[in-house]
Amino acid sequence: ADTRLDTRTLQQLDSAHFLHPFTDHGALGAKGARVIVRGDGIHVWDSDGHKIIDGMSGLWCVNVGYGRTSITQAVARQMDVLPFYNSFFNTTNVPAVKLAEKLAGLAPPGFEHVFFTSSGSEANDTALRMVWRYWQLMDQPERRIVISRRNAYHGSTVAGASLGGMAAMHAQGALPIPGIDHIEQPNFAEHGRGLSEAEFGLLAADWLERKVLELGPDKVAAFIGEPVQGAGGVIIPPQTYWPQIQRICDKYGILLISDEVICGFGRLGTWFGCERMGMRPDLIPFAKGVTSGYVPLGGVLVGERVARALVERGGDFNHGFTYSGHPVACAAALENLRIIEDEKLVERVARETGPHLKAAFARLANHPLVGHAEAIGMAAGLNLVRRKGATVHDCEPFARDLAVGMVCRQHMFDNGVIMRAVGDRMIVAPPLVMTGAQIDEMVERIRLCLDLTLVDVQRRGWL
Ligand SMILES: Cc1ncc(COP(=O)(O)O)c(CNc2cccc(C(=O)O)c2)c1O
Repeated sequence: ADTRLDTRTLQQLDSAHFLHPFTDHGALGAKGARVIVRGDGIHVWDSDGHKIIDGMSGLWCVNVGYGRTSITQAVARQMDVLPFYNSFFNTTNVPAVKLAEKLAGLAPPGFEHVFFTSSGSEANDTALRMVWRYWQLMDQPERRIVISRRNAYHGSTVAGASLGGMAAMHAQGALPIPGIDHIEQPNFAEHGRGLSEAEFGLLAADWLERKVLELGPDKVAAFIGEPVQGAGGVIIPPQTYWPQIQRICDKYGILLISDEVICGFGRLGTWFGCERMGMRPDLIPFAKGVTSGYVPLGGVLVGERVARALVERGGDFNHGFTYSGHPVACAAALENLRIIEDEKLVERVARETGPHLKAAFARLANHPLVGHAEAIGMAAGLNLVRRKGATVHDCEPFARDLAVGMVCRQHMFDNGVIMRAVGDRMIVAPPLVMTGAQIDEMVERIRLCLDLTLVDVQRRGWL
């Protein structure tokens, strides 16, 4: 008998049993979840047969696209031989060793060690534990505070949510935990009025020095940031920002954590985003693109400053997870990284498809609803505005409660393209394998949906 469940049945069972992340479960139950059943290349299909351009690479992660059977085979082979073993008690496994070596080779100079986790949140929790341990080993245990940015996203564990700067997450519980502090985000459109981008980048970075002096330099352990903020809305800082942050970290001896869960593995046209943005981090949390999401895997690349302390004087580092160095996840990562290397996807994003996306998004900026549009590598964002202005600072936004972004997102889904709405900021982070022609097709669908959204807001009298 055909065990395939029809969409309605799936939605009813989903609503009865499956609590989704970041979701109003009751509201979803009323309308039913969209059931995604298949992926191939840059497309996914839903249970009603609609073919959809996955402009978000799943969730910023399916860098090599769907349908890579060589990853399936690598995973199946490993499962048949050793589906699991742990890396506690002085044991290891072959895929974990090979992947650790591979990552050390791909990482920026000075990164020879990897700590494995199963997610980006666990990677950031691990980075925090390492930072605290490092300062203990350096006989400065009072250095405990980690500074981050408002509207940053660093995960959803207690530490990840605290390191993040999402107020809506902090509001649901006693977050952030003590010892985590935040400065404003380097969002030129939001805070740069009257300044050049370069001037604003320096100003935004100096917010860190002001915070350090406020807290006391001998209390500050680390600064954490995404080279480019992803879930915050593809917030690309001015080029002057990160070099100035680096100078401030160097000046006060503060460890720098570059959260590359999104920006790693080619997203910005470099293996790691820090290489493009002018950062020299001490720790690099990663996840997502390391396996293209095929199997959960995360970790932290540990730079020599921290590794030396942990390895030479640390004794037992009392931290880790059952699945740290999971053989099947590591096998998936090894094949995924081989694909990225063999198909030269990082170089392609840098030289060809990244510039193509940037030019295509620049053309979208002439749409009446688009206030400004930015792109870097294979990530891009545009702001839906009520009135366009001469500069990004002169645009008039829609009232937030109109949720125009969600109206637009619905048109996207109904017209076969997935775009993420962060408020009224619409973003894409497509698979790195997307070709120029496919980018053009995606952008044309986006333009159609912008037209449909314009009709909607006109009809509702919101303009
Ligand atoms: C920069 C960064 N750091 C850490 C995490 C946490 O990773 P895990 O989810 O694997 O624990 C992320 C994850 N990024 C993420 C996760 C969920 C939703 C969205 C969104 O854009 O709506 C983005 C991320 O983007």
